Amino acid sequence: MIRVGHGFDVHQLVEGRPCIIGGVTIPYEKGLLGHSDADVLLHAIADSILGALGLGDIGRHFPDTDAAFKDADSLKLLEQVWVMAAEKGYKLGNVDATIIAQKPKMAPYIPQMAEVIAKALDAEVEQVNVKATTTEQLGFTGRGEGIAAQSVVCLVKGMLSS
Ligand SMILES: Nc1ccn([C@@H]2O[C@H](COP(=O)(O)O)[C@@H](O)[C@H]2O)c(=O)n1
Ligand SMILES: C[C@@]1(CO)OP(=O)(O)OP(=O)(O)OC[C@H]1O
Repeated sequence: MIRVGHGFDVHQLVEGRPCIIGGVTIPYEKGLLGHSDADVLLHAIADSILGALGLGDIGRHFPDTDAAFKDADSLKLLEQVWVMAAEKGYKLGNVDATIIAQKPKMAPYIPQMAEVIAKALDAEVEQVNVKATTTEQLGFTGRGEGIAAQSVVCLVKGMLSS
């Protein structure tokens, strides 16, 4: 069995917040605003997994009205989402994700993000692809008002996962 899921998330960039993306703290003058640590990439990946499982989205499982998730570590949320996949017998086929940000430059941090994500999804780093693009200074990402991320995931069950 193969299941495919898609995730998309956006968070606003503001002063006075750490910039945590893909579980990596990136040195930058601004950070992402949210109820949790606002890790836009991990949220998109979590949503893609929930989508593949037919289990809705992270807002349904970890509501932003629940104080338990205030400043939550999104890596812990992703790990909880992965438990849901593993309990249904799925393994990761692959995940392909894109960070949409004018700044900061993501490239130096992408290998570390891939390691963090692979560990959380009980997978090899070769199964995780993270990339980044600007929007050529167009739109809210191009103006540096926020960062978006998209993810597509393939989950496999009952067959070779590689
Ligand atoms: N925040 C970003 C955005 C892009 N990159 C890398 O730069 C390459 C060129 O970006 P374009 O938007 O001009 O296509 C892109 O392929 C990424 O490798 C980045 O590291 N951080
Ligand atoms: C992660 C949660 C929960 O803390 O909050 P935020 O950090 O605001 O993130 P978002 O992607 O807007 O929605 C999911 C929320 O339920």
